Amino acid sequence: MKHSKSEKQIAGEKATDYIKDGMVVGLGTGSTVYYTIKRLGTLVKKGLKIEAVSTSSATTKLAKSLGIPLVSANDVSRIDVTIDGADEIDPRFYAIKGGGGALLYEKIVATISRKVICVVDSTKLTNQIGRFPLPVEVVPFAYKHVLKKLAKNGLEATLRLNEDKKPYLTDEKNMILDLRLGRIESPTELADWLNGIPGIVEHGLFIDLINEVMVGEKNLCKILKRKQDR
Ligand SMILES: O=C(CO)[C@H](O)[C@H](O)COP(=O)(O)O
Repeated sequence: MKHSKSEKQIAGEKATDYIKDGMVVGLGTGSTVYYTIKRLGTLVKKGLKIEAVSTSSATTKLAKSLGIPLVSANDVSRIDVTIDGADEIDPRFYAIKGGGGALLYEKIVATISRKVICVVDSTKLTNQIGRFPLPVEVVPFAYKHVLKKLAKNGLEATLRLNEDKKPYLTDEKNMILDLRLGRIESPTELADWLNGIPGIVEHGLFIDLINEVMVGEKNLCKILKRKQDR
């Protein structure tokens, strides 16, 4: 029996249409971009010549297993296009990322990319971000003080734990606090405020970083574009 593809698979695979010979490609993290990476592996086997920059140990493992050539971010002067998922995204392409814990590398890679394509299923689209808890990466040295500072400002946060109920550690060995906000009135203001708190390494608010969104909707892929690429 033939199974129909999921929305994630439809969007994830479609994004590989952008990848051409000679490109440096940023590879995001998660279950949607998984399909992008799988398809890229097939294309590389068929002769596509690319180099990829990975955003997490999980993506590195997958890309390596498929024979996709990897380079480190420091060894490239630019990334032509990055494909990554999102936890929520609004009509301005403001997004929450980091559900998979890779927000720091994802934001660095997005920032040095000429174009960022976000691949999502239709459940990720929202008019106002904030329903998904906002991941904030903190240095272990200061996490209790960051929690206190957030609480003092009325922001409820929880320390992310792994399956063993120990603090979840990112690839940089930092911790993650998940902020329950409900809705974010001003994502830019919140981003600036979080950036100013010592101990916070990065947060999952992606503002003015995403150029295009590919949305799997039923069995089709809808493409939403922002006016200008960087
Ligand atoms: O930001 C991320 C990982 O840090 C992911 O892109 C985000 O969590 C979406 O993942 P998925 O495609 O599995 O729904």
